[in-house]
Amino acid sequence: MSFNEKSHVNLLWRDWLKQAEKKPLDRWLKTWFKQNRHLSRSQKLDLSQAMFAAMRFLQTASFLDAHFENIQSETDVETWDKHWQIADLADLSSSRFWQWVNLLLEYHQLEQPDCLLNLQNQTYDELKTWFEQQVGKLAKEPAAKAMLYGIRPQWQPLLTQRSILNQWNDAEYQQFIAKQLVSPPLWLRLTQASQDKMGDTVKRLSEALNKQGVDAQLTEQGLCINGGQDITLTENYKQGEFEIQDLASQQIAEAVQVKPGQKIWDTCAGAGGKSLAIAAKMKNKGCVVATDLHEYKLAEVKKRAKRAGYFNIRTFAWNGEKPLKLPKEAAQQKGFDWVLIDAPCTSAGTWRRNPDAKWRFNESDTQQQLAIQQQILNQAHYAVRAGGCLVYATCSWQVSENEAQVADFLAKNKQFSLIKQQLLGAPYQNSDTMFVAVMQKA
Ligand SMILES: C[S@@+](CC[C@H](N)C(=O)[O-])C[C@H]1O[C@@H](n2cnc3c(N)ncnc32)[C@H](O)[C@@H]1O
Repeated sequence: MSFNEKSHVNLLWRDWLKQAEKKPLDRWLKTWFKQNRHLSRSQKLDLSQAMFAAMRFLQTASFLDAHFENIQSETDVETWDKHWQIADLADLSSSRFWQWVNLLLEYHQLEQPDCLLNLQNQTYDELKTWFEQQVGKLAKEPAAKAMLYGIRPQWQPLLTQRSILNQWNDAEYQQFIAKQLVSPPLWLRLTQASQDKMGDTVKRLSEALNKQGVDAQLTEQGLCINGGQDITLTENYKQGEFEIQDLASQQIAEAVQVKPGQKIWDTCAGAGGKSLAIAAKMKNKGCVVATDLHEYKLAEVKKRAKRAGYFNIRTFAWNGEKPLKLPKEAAQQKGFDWVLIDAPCTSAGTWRRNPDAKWRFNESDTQQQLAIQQQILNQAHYAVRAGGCLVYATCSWQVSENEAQVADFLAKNKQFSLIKQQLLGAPYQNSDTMFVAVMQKA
């Protein structure tokens, strides 16, 4: 490791800290690498890996340093957290910051990027000796223990609420927080609906991807990718044989048990992940109406539908403020068979994949999201036909955005009854954590 490479990781961290408003890390890194074109592909991968680790542990590193310097005692983690902000990290030298991150990676037996391994020196050994003496004590205190896994103390009551509702035992809770330390794999969904997840088509695809240098793995839940070549460069991707879609997200689409010929409204379609998965089951018969607040996202739906060969998806802009003006065929049958609300939310269930997002999360954002979710539920439910179903989903594990919203909706709309509601993904599966509820209209 040359002096330059060492300084890159420090420079990278300093530049990230300097942003007034923190952009999503993957986009920010892309721009940063464009400005540092001399870096090789493997250096970029190594630096990205370090930055993702930094996002998981940035508060933990800050806490350990304050504790090490005797600024903070481990007994009042919650009080310390109330006053803590990301800007405090500017007072910590970059190399010390990275040493704490590296120590935490080592402690959790996670892969350590080369650029961090090479920052190990005498100070690192001192920090390590101190950490090893302290960690037992820290792990006995719930808030401090969670912080060792990058969980902010103020999120703990929310996590406890989830854990009680789902009756997680200690092992499940531990699994949930441990899973927050690693990104889930990329899950693939075959475009030609092969319901048999271990069938011949998927086996052939898995072999073809492995031959092209992609680390594809066939599991009981389906096909997932753990690294290797860029999957979007493979022939199979170019031919439209599969879509990249998280396992929990696929399960939300599966909760919409549509039949060919039916009418579906995907209210918050975004770039169309669920619309496409739903259309895959319809054999181009019936209609999927995909709406979203943002028209540019709908352009992506159209592009993806064309690539997959689905001609029954129609797109409209809709902002959730008024009921949708029904297309003729849905009006004739007095509504849609299925209305899916894949609601805007805090996205807390995707922090494994996007750990930087957790630092953009705050209570007032949650309140804002709760209000939008209620508004969309209030306006969209009119479009369900008698006997049809409303499916409400989020990519959050927070009870307030999920079971509490459903209970509130059902209390106000007695013509709907709950068929099922379920938390999907981590800790039960190696994916994002999401929620789905199916409600039927009388
Ligand atoms: C969870 S994302 C949807 C993801 C998408 N269904 C998929 O599977 O890829 C939520 C979507 O809600 C949209 N949205 C936010 N506020 C909205 C509103 N007031 N009315 C309609 N859509 C809204 C966002 O633009 C975003 O695309």
